[in-house]
Amino acid sequence: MGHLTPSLRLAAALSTRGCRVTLITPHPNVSLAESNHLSAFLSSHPTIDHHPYHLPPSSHPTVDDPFFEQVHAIRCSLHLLRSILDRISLTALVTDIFFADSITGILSDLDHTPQLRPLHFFRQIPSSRISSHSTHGRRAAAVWESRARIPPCFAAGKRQSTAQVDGVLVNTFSGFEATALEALNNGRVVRNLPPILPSGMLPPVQMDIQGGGGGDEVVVGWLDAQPPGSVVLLSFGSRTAMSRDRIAEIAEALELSKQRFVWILKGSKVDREDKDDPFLDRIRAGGRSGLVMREWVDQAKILSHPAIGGFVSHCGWNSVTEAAARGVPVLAWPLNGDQKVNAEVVVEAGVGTWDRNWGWGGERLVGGGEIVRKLMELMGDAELKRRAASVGEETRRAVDDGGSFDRLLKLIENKSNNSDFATGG
Ligand SMILES: O=c1ccn([C@@H]2O[C@H](COP(=O)(O)OP(=O)(O)O[C@H]3O[C@H](CO)[C@@H](O)[C@H](O)[C@H]3O)[C@@H](O)[C@H]2O)c(=O)[nH]1
Repeated sequence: MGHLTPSLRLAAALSTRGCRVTLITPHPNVSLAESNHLSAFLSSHPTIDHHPYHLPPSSHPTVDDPFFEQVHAIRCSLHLLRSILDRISLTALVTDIFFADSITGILSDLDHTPQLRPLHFFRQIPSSRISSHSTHGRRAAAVWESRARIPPCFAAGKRQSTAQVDGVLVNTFSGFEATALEALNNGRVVRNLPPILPSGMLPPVQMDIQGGGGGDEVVVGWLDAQPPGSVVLLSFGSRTAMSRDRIAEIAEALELSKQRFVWILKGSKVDREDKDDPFLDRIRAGGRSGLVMREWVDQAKILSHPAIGGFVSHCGWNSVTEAAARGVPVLAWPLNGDQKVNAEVVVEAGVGTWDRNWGWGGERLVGGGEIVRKLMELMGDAELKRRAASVGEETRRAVDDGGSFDRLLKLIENKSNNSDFATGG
């Protein structure tokens, strides 16, 4: 979902502005949440063509083995892309970052791809990440550009990707990552990078999800009864499984602090075990100051409720952009992958805090007492609230007409009018 969500947001934004969009995704039988989202999305965007590919039965992904899923997804979608290219004349191709090298390789093998030379790789991660791969364990430097290095898709030996890429599309906007974008585009990070193009933070797509189980209504109904800015939302992404120990410490903190909360709790391991968790039992019995949601609920919608005053987040990039767009202050608790860099962006952009002593990837069990202290800081910091609110306003302006997204469309349009670009098309 972390990658599907922004792809749907981008498809919707392009389609609304008059582009004809073809979407290639795994067949929506991959997971219930993905299936529900894709169905709802496609029925509310009938002009978008959808080409789903089936994963071989043996490769059906599991929460515990996402890498397996990735390899198969790349193979299947490349195969499909080849067949689609035989039938459709494309102006621009936007791919997920994981597909970048493979797709460029395939295109260079095909005769009829000159029209596709300018590729747009869609990155779900912040532009700051583009310069972050150099850190290699080095402590993060104060300035983004001093940590310069290229991401895998631009790495030595794979230069053909760079040569054929027309730009790197990033789900961000210049007001949020001004220093990183400026440094990347001025060649101070890596020379000869293709242009880094901010899309503006892509807004959520309104969808009527069938079979959602009514969780949204439960949460919104409960939030309606809470004072403005009084509730903290805790969510660690669409599939992050947490250890029982960590869940217990967070639960203790929520009980000790008496903080109002909504906790979106995902994960395969705990799902099977939480039946006898005393904290979750007490919450279910009612009378407590919060909700624990195990099912899929619309996080972006919850974040936009006026009762939400803070967000404890693993800092998946979608969560970061959703919080930023709604002006909700973030307590960053990165767990893996790009999330540490995202947490730094949160702090630098002034929309949140991050206690680096909390460690990384579960290396340290953070105690309930420490969590209480940070929760209180998050909910009580007036200056942080003010800064987050002002970033929220700026973020909303960036998707309005004349903002980053329109500048991006103009660029694509100019490219498609260019004769080199149109060759063979
Ligand atoms: O019950 C839920 C759970 C999640 N979400 C949404 O699901 C998305 C989750 O995306 P994200 O916050 O980015 O977290 P992950 O699912 O963990 O995303 C993966 O993909 C991201 C984009 O590449 C990376 O930044 C993360 O590190 C990686 O774990 C967001 O839009 C949430 O609003 C819901 O709406 N309801």
